[in-house]
Amino acid sequence: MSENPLDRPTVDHLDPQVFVDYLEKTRWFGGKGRPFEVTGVRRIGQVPGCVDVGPTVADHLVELTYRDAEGGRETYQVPLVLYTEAESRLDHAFIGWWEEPDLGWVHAYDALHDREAMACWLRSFVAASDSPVAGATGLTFHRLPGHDLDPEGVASLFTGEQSNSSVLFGEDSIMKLFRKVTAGPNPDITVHDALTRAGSTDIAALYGWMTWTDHAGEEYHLAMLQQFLRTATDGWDLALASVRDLFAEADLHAHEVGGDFAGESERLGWTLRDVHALLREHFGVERRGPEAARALADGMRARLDAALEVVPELAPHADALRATYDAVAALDGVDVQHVHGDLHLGQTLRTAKGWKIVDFEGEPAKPLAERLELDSPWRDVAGMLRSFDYAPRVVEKQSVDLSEDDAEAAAQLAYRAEEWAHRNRNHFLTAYADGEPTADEQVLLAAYVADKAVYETVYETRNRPGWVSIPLEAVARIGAA
Ligand SMILES: Nc1ncnc2c1ncn2[C@@H]1O[C@H](COP(=O)(O)OP(=O)(O)O)[C@@H](O)[C@H]1O
Ligand SMILES: O=P(O)(O)O[C@H]1O[C@H](CO)[C@@H](O[C@H]2O[C@H](CO)[C@@H](O)[C@H](O)[C@H]2O)[C@H](O)[C@H]1O
Repeated sequence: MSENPLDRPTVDHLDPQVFVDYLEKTRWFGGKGRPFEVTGVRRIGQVPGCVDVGPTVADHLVELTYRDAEGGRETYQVPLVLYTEAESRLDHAFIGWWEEPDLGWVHAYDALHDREAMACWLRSFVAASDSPVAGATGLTFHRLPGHDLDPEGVASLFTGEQSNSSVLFGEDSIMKLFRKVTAGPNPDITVHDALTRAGSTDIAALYGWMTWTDHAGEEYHLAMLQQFLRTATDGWDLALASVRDLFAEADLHAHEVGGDFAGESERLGWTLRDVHALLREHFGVERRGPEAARALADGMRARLDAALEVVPELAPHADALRATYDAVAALDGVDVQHVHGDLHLGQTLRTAKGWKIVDFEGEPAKPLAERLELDSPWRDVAGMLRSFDYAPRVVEKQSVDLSEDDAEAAAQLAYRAEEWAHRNRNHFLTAYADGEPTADEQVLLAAYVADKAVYETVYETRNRPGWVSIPLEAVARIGAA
């Protein structure tokens, strides 16, 4: 790995502190609530599709150093659009104003919020159709053959909850700009590249990507352009709607309700099975021996120890969780391959042509090296099983808030939530495994489910404390089993 390219601020006329307030405001900044300083800002290039025809759009990497006990540094990508006059339509994305050597005083905004700036990105991808197009200072746009982009697609920023930022171009394509970045391949791009070239219909096809290379020759993958799935509905929203249907029908069981989700869960199982098979075909699969099984269990134990520091309520269940991991340590080996790494219902989209799986970046909080490691496909299955558990519990929570004093009604809702979860977990798992998982697979699956629930207790404590009871109750159920 090269020396960090952002060790010193490199944009002398720009006060690095202008980024601090803005970062705190955004959904995608992962360091919220932690003390940090901006210790480097590098202007990495201008978007070529803008030069001479649009506003100045300059991309920046902003390095943060955390000033808490955990410490560490992270790099975020913040493209700026620079206007010589204030643009009130972009007030919400204002970053600061300063004097630029060539432009004079400028008002700087997060470029993702500006239609004009994003049109330059699209033009850069369109121009890259035959061979990669590089901007003067090193942003390079790449394309995959097979799709003619619509050059007229009007840009609009996707408003969903995200770790990155996505922009739609008309109804044709969607660009995801990665916010937290590291040198090296981004699995979201490399996996989409492999699956698109293999002709997979279980994902949104890759159309292109953008890179930057630092002075030491290290390549950064900074953005990805994909097929826009026009008819898509989020799997998580569909699952919630199905649970609400069940809760609205007091006298019916899950399989009798119009909004029953079991058929969708089954199809999702088949889709994941196909994706894993293609990933094996393309990137291979390795059988690793008993030491790999022990290392896997050690990793789970270490994550539990770290989680106990953040969520002390896990303590009464720690021994039961460790017993689940001990069973993994006793296995004589484990098959590993490329996997999704952070799969849940929010990473699935139901389109008119079936389910699609998105976002192959892995868990955003993990370092790249860890996200690139091969893993067991049962990690992804476990992620989905946890999601089938979450959906009814979220609706249950909302419903119980409405009828706080009615203990009987609350117990009834809890019963029905479990009924929904059980039915959909089973349909998904049976479809994925094409029957029953083997005994060893069940050991792995149980441990990954426990590991994910532990991770979720930390995630919820930090992000949605009101929801932490959902994974905590799951952990308690594991302990009681
Ligand atoms: N190709 C696509 N077409 C339509 N919508 C998409 C597409 N890819 C992602 N989305 C939507 O954007 C949301 C965020 O995408 P995702 O890849 O999960 O971003 P992030 O990495 O920021 O979490 C998804 O939940 C989905 O609703
Ligand atoms: O989508 P991300 O990669 O940002 O994943 C993180 O956030 C998810 C929530 O948005 C979180 O998922 C957890 O909550 C979901 C419901 O909102 C639920 O379906 C998942 O099963 C549960 O894990 C995910 O863990 C986190 O990494």
